[in-house]
Parts: sequence; C-alpha cells; structure tokens
Amino acid sequence: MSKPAKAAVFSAGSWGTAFGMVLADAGCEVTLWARRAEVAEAINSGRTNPDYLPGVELPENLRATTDPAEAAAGADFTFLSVPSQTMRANLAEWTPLLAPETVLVSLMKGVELGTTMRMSEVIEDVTKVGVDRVAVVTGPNLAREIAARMPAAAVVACTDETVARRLQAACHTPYFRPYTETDVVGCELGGAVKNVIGLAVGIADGMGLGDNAKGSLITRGLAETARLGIALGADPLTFSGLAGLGDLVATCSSPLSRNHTFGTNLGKGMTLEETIAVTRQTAEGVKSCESVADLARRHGVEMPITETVVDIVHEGKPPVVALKELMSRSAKPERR
Ligand SMILES: NC(=O)c1ccc[n+]([C@@H]2O[C@H](COP(=O)([O-])OP(=O)(O)OC[C@H]3O[C@@H](n4cnc5c(N)ncnc54)[C@H](O)[C@@H]3O)[C@@H](O)[C@H]2O)c1
Ligand SMILES: O=P(O)(O)OC[C@H](O)CO
Repeated sequence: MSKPAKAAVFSAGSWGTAFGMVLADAGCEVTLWARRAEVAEAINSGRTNPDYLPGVELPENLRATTDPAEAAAGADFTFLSVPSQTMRANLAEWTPLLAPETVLVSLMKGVELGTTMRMSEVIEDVTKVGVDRVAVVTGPNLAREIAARMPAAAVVACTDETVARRLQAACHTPYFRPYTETDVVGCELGGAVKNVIGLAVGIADGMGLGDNAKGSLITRGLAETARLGIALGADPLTFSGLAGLGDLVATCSSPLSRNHTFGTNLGKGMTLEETIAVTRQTAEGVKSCESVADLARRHGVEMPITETVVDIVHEGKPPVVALKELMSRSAKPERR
C-alpha cells in the first residue's frame, strides 16, 4: 500500500480548515498552519475551530501548528488559503521553508491589486516554481457546506494534467468530487470574478430588485467574465463549467457567501464602513473588483457590472443611481 500524501495547508481560516478536512477525509496526512496559537490549540486539543467553523468536529488526522516550517516540512502538496492581497508577503516568508518537490496549490479566489496578477501568477513570481508545479482548486465550494460534508463538485486545475490527476486523487472523498482541468487562467478568473458578480447580485437582492434582476446579473456577469477570459487566453467553455457558472450560481444564491452578504448589506442601505464592520471573514470581491476592473481596462475589455460594483463599493455611488446608469447603457446585441 502506498503511503498517504502529506499536505500542508496555509492557513486555518474557513476554507483552509474545511479543505483540510476534505484532504484528511481523503486519507492525507494534513498539517494546518494557523496564525494564532489559540486557533492551533483549539484544533489540536478540542478538534474544533470555533472562530471559523463553529460546531464542526474536525477529523483526527488533521493537526495544526503555528510554525510554518513544521507545516511545510515534507509536504507533497502545499495549499495556500490566505486573503489574496496578503499572499505575496506571506509566501515570501514561507518560500525558503517549502519542501523541494511540493506542488503549490492556490485555494484563493482573487486578483492582486496593482499587478493584476492571478494567484497562481503571484505564486510563480514569488517562489520561481514552474507552472507545472502550480495548481488551483476552485468551484462551488461554500466552506460551511463542505465542512458539513454536504455534496459538492470542484475543479482541480494544472497545466500539467498528471499533476492535476495526483491532486484529484488527494482530495477525492464521497462528498467532494473534483474534476481535472488544464485551463488554469479560466478557472482562476471564474473564481475571482464571481465574487464581484456575487457583490452585484447581493446589492440587487438588498434593494429588493427580484429574481429577474438576479438571473440577468448572473448571465451578463458570466458574459463579461468570459470576455475577459477570452482576452487572456482562457478556454470559453471553462466559464460554463464548475469554475464559472457553477460557482457563480452557488455564490449568488447563498446567504453563506460572504460576498453576496456584503452586497446585500450595501443594497439595504448600510454604508461601506458599517458593512465592513459586520463582515468577519474575507469577502475577496471588495478588493478584487478594483483589480479585475484594472485588468479588464488594460486588455480593452468592457465589464460594466464590475465597473458598477467598483463605483458603488469604492466611489460611494448610490446603488439606485448605479442601477439607472447600468440599465440605460446603449442597446446592443446579446452576443458580439
Ligand atoms: N470560505 C469559503 O467558502 C471559500 C471557498 C472557496 C475559496 N475561498 C477562498 O479562500 C481564500 C481564503 O478565504 P477564507 O474563506 O478562508 O477566509 P477567512 O477570512 O475565513 O480566513 C482567512 C485566513 O487567513 C488568515 N490571514 C488573514 N490575514 C492574514 C495575513 N496578513 N497573513 C497571514 N494570514 C492571514 C486568517 O488568520 C485566516 O486564517 C479566499 O481567497 C476565498 O475567496 C473561500
Ligand atoms: O463566501 P464567498 O463569497 O467567499 O464564496 C465562497 C466560495 O468561493 C463559494 O464557492
């Protein structure tokens, strides 16, 4: 019998912990890196992470440490799950500690501000590891549902399909069904842009605009995601898969989505400051709406919903004004 794969997960937030459970259930030996000692202690002694996944009993083969070197040692796979905007600084610190042949896997759904890099690009840039050792896990995967072992499918993407297959085997459980992909660009853009569209749908829900508005935003949101993807060399079909439509539907329908909830609060009339104050976890779209809009402008791609989210979230434009402007844009064919 081959020995279990060793997995390091940085860090012990909602998704890092929930995905650590998936890996442990799939038979991996898992070490989570936690930023705070009390989180590591609660995981090791109480088999729980009360700050991020209250009420969830964690498996025995999942342990935690605050020592990044201990977490990284000998890992076949190193999973990265921190806020996208801190990834570069975090990884610069962890790079000297990484196991020599480890596959680096992004669990994150964001685009870096300033550079407009996707997370796999940031990983390659900081570690100098080749694309064939950098992978992505994405799809409709709300952490709380996964932690309750509710069924979900996902995509594991790497330009090297053999690596994607190894990763698939490492995280396949009776409730978590990963499919392989080689379109890393499309998978990452699907994940990052759905957070922005999730904010837009949340705003519409908060304003009480109804389900036709929701269906319209999801569909047109997917259209602008695909336009950006095509400009960046992604396969357009990726956006009708789990990383595109699948994740968009889960995010835009669920009260568990932090991005959707953030938008709903804004749509109900909370100020940005009030909304930030009641948001305890990472809502990536709040920052990534700016980097996605920047990326689109650099490539001459029109993303009106994304631009509208930037206007509301960062420019203080009232949602009713933004809605009027979005609806009165010049008429055009659906496909072009
Ligand atoms: N939660 C989900 O349902 C889910 C599902 C799929 C993907 N994701 C993605 O996973 C990534 C992480 O999200 P999350 O939900 O786990 O967020 P979270 O807010 O629950 O956890 C963030 C983690 O990052 C750590 N952290 C925060 N600032 C840090 C810093 N400066 N340096 C080091 N560590 C820091 C926190 O201690 C915490 O452990 C995001 O990109 C998100 O889009 C989340
Ligand atoms: O809670 P959100 O909005 O970050 O969404 C979580 C996952 O990305 C859904 O797949």
